[in-house]
Amino acid sequence: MRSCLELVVAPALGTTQSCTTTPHIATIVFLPNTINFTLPTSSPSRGGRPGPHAPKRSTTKIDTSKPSLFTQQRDLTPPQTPIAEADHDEFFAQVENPDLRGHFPKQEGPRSTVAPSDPHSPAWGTGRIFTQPRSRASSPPPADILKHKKTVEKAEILGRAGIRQPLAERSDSHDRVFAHADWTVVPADQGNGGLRNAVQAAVRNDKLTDKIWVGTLGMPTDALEDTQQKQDIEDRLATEYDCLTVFCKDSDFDGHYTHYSKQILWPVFHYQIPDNPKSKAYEDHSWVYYVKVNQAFADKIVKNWKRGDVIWVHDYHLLLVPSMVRKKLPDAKIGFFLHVAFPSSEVFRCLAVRKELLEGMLGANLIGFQIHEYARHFLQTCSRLLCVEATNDGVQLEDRFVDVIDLAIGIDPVALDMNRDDPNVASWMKTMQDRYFGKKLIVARDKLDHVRGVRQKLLAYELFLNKYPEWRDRVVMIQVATSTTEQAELDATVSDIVTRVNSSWANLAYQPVVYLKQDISYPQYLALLTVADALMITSQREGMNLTSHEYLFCQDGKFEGHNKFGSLILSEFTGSSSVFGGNELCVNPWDYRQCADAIKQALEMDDEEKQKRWKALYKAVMHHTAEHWFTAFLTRLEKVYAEQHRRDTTSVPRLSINQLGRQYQKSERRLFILDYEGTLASWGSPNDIILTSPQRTLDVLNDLLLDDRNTIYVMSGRQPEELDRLFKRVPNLGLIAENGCFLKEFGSSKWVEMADPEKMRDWKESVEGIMEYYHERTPGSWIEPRHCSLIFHYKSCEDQESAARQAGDCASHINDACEEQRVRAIPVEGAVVVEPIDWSKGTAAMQIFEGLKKGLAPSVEHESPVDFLMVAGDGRDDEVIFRWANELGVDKTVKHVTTVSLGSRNTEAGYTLTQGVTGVLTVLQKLAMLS
Ligand SMILES: O=P(O)(O)OC[C@H]1O[C@H](O[C@H]2O[C@H](CO)[C@@H](O)[C@H](O)[C@H]2O)[C@H](O)[C@@H](O)[C@@H]1O
Repeated sequence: MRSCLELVVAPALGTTQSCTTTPHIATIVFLPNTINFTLPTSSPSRGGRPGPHAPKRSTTKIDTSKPSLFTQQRDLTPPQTPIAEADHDEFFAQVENPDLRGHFPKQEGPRSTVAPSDPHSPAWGTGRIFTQPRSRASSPPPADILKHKKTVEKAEILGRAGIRQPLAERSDSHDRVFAHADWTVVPADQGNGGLRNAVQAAVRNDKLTDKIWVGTLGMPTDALEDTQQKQDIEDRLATEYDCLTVFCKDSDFDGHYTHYSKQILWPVFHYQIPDNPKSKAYEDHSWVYYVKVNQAFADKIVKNWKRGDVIWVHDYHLLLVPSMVRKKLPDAKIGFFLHVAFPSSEVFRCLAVRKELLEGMLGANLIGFQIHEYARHFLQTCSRLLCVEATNDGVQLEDRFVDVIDLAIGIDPVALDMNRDDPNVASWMKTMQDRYFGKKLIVARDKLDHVRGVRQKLLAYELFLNKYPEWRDRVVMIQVATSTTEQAELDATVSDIVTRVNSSWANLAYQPVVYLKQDISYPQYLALLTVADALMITSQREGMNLTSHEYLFCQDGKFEGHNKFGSLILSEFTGSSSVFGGNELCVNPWDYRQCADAIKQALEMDDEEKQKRWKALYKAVMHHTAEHWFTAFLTRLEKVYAEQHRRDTTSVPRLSINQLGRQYQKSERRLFILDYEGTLASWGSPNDIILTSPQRTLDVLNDLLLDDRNTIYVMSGRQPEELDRLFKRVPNLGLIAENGCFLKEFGSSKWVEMADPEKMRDWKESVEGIMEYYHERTPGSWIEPRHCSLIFHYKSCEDQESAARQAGDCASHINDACEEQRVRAIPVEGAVVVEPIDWSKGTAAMQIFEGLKKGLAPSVEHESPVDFLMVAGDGRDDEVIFRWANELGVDKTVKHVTTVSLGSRNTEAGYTLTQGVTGVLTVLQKLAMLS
């Protein structure tokens, strides 16, 4: 496969330390490699055209310190943005190594990984580092329709109207130059560094031997269309770099990435909602490209997939890929990991295509999020917007279960440590130490967009200097801010604040803020993290923030005489903050006072406390490593895939009546636990107050009970009095009512209420209030109170769509508000059932089993109270009891265990019965005849 989004195929991981040979396909928007072209010094339109294998002529290597030769050819492309800009300090100029070795995407070498985990990609198509073709993309409407007039005007004044648009037409001569230029494969400057480091760590430790990436080249490729060049690049990447390239038209990719991903999804996933009414047109239009590019990825995967491959799709650019692949490959093993945050359902629901996005993700077998909060938001959003049942472990769809986990990514300490040995790191440390001698350093490297909170950080720093004058002249903030082309207004605001702070407090020998509006080299980055006294991250939202992990690692005191145990000031809205458990100085970036005080605390903290905090933080960093994340996700994927497959009804065998009969005859103490509606009797209308039980059911139960070796329980969601009425003609029958909240033991006439009635009253009061609110807004709905549950029915509403939406909101509202009261709202067909978490058919079954044990004579106390157990059911609420019974069979507590499902959904039951209620009654009848 070739790239437009990345996919990696790698060998499957076993649960042990060793790896297996199952190939893994990792799919991500940008491949870890891209192409750097070397252009001839003379224009081919004027001179001869070089063939791809022509002997090398006079060529010019790219020098990042000045516009490339190519960019000097004005008819081909406008000049690049100069590397050094107004506010930049020449001290940090990144030109010390013109062949790019000093820059982040360094060539792979013996030192393995060479990039920070959060690389901060430059805007797509800007070709900032490499010589690459220009894009002619212009299809999506300009992004400035998303912005307010004032913003656009300001951006225009600054010469950068909204999103970067192509500044000049790409010409045919432009295309020809690239089609014939020499090229090399280089490590890409775009993409997810954390993921790449994780893969490298797994490869290094023999946890991954057979992988392939699927992704794009991260550069416009229209210029290569129909050329041998394109084919050669594709072949080289596949054979030498484990990369399958997805090629898309430039306008498709621009629409997908620059527009839909970056302008719609990125802000919304980080709690920022584009609010201009015109955004709807923009969103609709760019969505088409999002779908198209996702489809191109899915097609690439499907075309290259082989049975046994593991497909792992990454991040918010590719949300639709899992379901697109699933459609073509129903049995594929698919994992999906979201690297960015997942917002609350209140924010996510603002997306016009919210259902499509969720359904896209749900094509996976396992969906991973960085932290518990994002996973919970996702589960709640599915339950609310798709009206499906979401448990703590995942989402129950009609025909499949999708597992959901939280698993924080981390850094690769081993590679990071090796990279610190680069002599450039020590040399930069020395330079900085001399330069800032006697000053405390607060450092940061962030992407300059609204999400990362650089503006808030500088305002807090300004407040700190105002509030604590004793620190003026003694502290310097070094802020590296990368990739600013899309953020003209923010860029201007931040520059204004920097100028204001510097003009207020600078003197001939002191500058309070060093603001670098450009990236720095990797050795400089490592040196910066090592010499710092504090790192300050004030993201308004962020999936993780691996810079803070790298900082903590660099503060280990490896370099004699340099800082160690530096403080970390970290926004509470980063995923990393949940991993660090409060040992950092946790701040709300909106609270400038708190941030200013945190700076003071960081600078004045005594050594003992600094060390104590750092130790705890370091421990977390070393536990949540990139490799741990990688292997844990894939191990889990293997496990849930096997489990889900077992539950798939098509692979669950049909019940064999002959085998069951043999086991029945051989046993002496038999326990039957049988679901009522849908198993022993057809489903009646849930609105029926008066229920009748078919005579055949009663006869079969009575026949079985003639054998006193048989104990029978019938379980139901119905209330105790209803069940009493239904089964009054079956003496001695045991009953489980309200899905496990009430139990009437076999042979007894008394009901036992499992839940505490007082607690019950409390939660019912809260839930009723919420349900009432939705009931008033949903004509035709009604609330059914049961002893231990409340049901919001909407099946008979005229406007089903709106009723389902209200029901989803109602379920999500209850789940949000009543989590602590140990109840949950479960959307089922046409209703939302709210019931206690602590009582289920499973807990009732355990109680029954314990009761039977107690009844054993002392001589056989050590034996199992039953040697034959049959459980039959048809619904989701029966799965828990299937699981319980199966475990008794596996650990041999019960000799013969038979679990039977009548449903067509996936199940944990050991057998299926497709003839419905009639089938069950026939089986039971035959057993009765064997007695
Ligand atoms: O800018 P994009 O091409 O759209 O990519 C988004 C960001 O992806 C990576 O960050 C995300 O993943 C990190 C590792 O899991 C996580 O720490 C971070 O919070 C996520 O946002 C990449 O590291 C960033 O540079 C990209 O901007």
